[in-house]
Amino acid sequence: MTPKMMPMPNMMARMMPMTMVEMWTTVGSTIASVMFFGAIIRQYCPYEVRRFFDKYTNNLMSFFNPYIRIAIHEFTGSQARAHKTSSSSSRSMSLYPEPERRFYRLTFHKRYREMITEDYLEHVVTKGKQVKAKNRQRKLYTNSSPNYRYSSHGQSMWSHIPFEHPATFETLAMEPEIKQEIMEDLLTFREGKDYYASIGKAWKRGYLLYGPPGTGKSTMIAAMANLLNYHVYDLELTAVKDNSELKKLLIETTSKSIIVMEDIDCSLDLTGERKKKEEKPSEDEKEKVKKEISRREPKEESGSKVTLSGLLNFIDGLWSSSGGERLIVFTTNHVEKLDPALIRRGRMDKHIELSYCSFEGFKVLAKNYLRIEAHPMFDSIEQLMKETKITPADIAEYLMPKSPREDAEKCLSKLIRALEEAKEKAAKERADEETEDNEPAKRDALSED
Ligand SMILES: Nc1ncnc2c1ncn2[C@@H]1O[C@H](COP(=O)(O)OP(=O)(O)OP(=O)(O)O)[C@@H](O)[C@H]1O
Repeated sequence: MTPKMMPMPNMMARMMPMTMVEMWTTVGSTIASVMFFGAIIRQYCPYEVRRFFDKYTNNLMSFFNPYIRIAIHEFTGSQARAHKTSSSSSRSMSLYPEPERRFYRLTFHKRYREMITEDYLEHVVTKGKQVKAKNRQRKLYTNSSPNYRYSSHGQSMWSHIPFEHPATFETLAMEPEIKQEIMEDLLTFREGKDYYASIGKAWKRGYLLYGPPGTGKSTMIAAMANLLNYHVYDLELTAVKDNSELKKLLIETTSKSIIVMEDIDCSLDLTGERKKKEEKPSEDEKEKVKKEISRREPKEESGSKVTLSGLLNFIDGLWSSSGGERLIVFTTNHVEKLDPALIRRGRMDKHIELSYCSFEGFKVLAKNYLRIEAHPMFDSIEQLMKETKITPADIAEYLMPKSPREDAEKCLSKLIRALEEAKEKAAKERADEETEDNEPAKRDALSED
């Protein structure tokens, strides 16, 4: 190397570090200024300006940072294993205090940007919705509390309590195939949003549950609500003043709910008009019928009763077009009493008969109440159940131990005794009926003699 050439590298060596230092100093002071102004802006500027500023400072920071941070607001659950923080602490001095917002912060490398923003976030949102739906506190609404009407000014006409009925389809005593069919029907309905939209039908489905008392109609409604994760609206029709009040109540119901009208045959006289028409009465009778109908179903203007036509209108239209999924369930002990118009398909899409207990149903109850799946006494019970009728409610009563001393054997013995008694009683009743039927023939024979 010549001495002449020596200054050149020295100069370079002196100049380069100076340039780098200057550059980093400039960058550092720029960031510091940005952060300083950021702090001022956060304290004294309106929310919109702060949002605008935050967006650009974040972009500037991310330019120097190989990692990306995202905040998932209002996210509940722990799937993301992300850092949880609260936004309130840094803003406590703000002139425009915001409500506390909780969020999860997720940090990842830039090269995963696409994977995170497209697949992962979508997965988190879907999962989040599922978790939210599952954890949702379901409610049992009722309109039968004595003062519900007084709260109708601007407030809900329904009062509610948490819905915590433990019944499930697993604990429901019923033929397994029918149970499976009902569960599939319900789940298909729940997933059917697009299908209902494509066929132009409101997303609702009607169920009619009928059968003798104690066969599990109310229990099945609870199992439905638990399966679907829906709220329950127990609509007591006898407490509804008139059609317009019925309309208000139905319009207030929310999506993902089951609207229940129990004992529909007792709630209202819904049979009158149609039956009388079918009998083709004389003019006099027609006049009587008219009076009777107007007594039972006053015109809407008089505002004192829900009518059959009012009920049908609301089931078909108005409220159901408000979107969202709703099941409507009627229960009755006397299906034959109901007006065919009320329960025709399209209104009540699925008719389910809940009847006396089968042996399969008994096995479910034995598992529920006694935690047993087999027992030597089961054979006798199966035989007796073929010969007599018993409701699941009655079986449940015999199987429930009444003291710590009552074991499975004692409970099953009680049930066997009850079945034998029921069988004897039925045989005696049949014999009495036969005697009654033969009575006129005997009298005739005697009088001929
Ligand atoms: N199918 C069933 N599976 C399991 N438990 C049942 C069943 N049927 C009845 N029970 C038991 O009997 C009790 C009464 O049943 P539930 O109220 O569901 O009958 P229901 O048919 O609605 O009666 P009602 O017609 O009188 O309203 C329930 O609390 C439950 O313990």
